[in-house]
Amino acid sequence: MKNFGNQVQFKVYQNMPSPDPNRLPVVYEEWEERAREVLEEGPFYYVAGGAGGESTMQANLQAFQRWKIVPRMLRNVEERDISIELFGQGYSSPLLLAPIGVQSIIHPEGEIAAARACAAMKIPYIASSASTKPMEEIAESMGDAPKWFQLYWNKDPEVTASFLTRAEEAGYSAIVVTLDTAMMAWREQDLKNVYLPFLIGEGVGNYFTDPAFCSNLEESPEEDPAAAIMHWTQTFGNPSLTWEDLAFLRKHTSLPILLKGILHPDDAKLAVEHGVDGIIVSNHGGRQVDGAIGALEALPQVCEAVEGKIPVLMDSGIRRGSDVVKALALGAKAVLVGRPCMYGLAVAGEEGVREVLQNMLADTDLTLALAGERAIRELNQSNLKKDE
Ligand SMILES: Cc1cc2nc3c(=O)[nH]c(=O)nc-3n(C[C@H](O)[C@H](O)[C@H](O)COP(=O)(O)O)c2cc1C
Ligand SMILES: O=C(O)C(=O)c1ccccc1
Repeated sequence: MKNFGNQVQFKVYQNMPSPDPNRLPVVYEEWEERAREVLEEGPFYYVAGGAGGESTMQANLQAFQRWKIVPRMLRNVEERDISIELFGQGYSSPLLLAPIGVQSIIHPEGEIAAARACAAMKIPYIASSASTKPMEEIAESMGDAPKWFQLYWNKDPEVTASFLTRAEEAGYSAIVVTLDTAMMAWREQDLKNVYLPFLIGEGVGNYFTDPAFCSNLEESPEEDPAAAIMHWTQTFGNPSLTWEDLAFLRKHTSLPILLKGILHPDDAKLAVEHGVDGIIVSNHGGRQVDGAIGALEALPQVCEAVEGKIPVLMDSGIRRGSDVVKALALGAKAVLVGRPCMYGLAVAGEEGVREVLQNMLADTDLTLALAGERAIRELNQSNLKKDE
């Protein structure tokens, strides 16, 4: 994708002086506003909201404001390279779609629309354990485009093992283990709206099709959905896990394992010691610990602790190309995009997600070039300055 940004700009301005009146938004805030218009209050705030008073959600954005890019000049940036390599595999850009469950509450096609958009953009789609559609159906809709699977570590080890096996068989090429959501946080908006999608049967597609999960039910989920949902809520997360338990996952998959939700440098060290293959610095988009450190704030120390032994990725607060450039300059190998894509999905389904990703990539490419770098792997802290 050489000089991707220029190509996207060119396409937009080609329509001068009569732009399409139905064109999609460009501005992040406008995508969010349009999503608010098309969604009911419950689903909209489920996506847009965070834990508690949303101070961590704000901290995620503020952390990006505190770092400034210091552009370099006269460095021949005519040809750029925004590709990366992870676990021996090349990817055409440093973006991935963050794992997001219950996409059926955002758009009727849910995960399939988002997955197809990613496939078209060659951006890895990370399928959530809490998807409404089963992982096999998502994988099938993507052909051989890159796809990872996100694991919610079930209380029932048989279900966890089954998910790992299914993911590998369905063609997913890495496992993202989310550690920060052993239980759902105190989310004020959802409590106010009395809205939790899985209690109305959204986001359980992987579970209701799973033989291990279903073997614990007296009747099938079709016959008694209420009992199946109850069983889901009782087994969804496992707060008793410790670092020693990671060996269980290793035993059940040969795929690279990444831990998502790491913020403390000591945990990053433990991750390396326990032989995982990658880390995702994340506070779950501010949806779990209100008052937690902004994800970007945590990134430099985590990278330092890891000493380059395994790749560090990050998410939580990526909104624009400059955010991508800052995260990469602070040591992330790639970034995951969450809510922006979900607003794209709400507003325009597959096309909306594609548009959001395409614009973010274009912005990333142009920001990289104008910062004076030809390749994202060359970005480092010397491209940035932190506010005093
Ligand atoms: C509606 C919604 C559902 C989510 N579901 C999951 C999930 O199933 N698994 C997971 O690991 N993270 C989940 N996340 C967290 C995202 O993967 C990601 O960490 C977060 O959205 C990044 O922050 P951002 O939205 O500010 O970009 C969810 C986030 C949202 C907004
Ligand atoms: O809402 C979330 O952040 C999330 O991770 C989740 C967990 C379970 C089901 C659906 C989404």
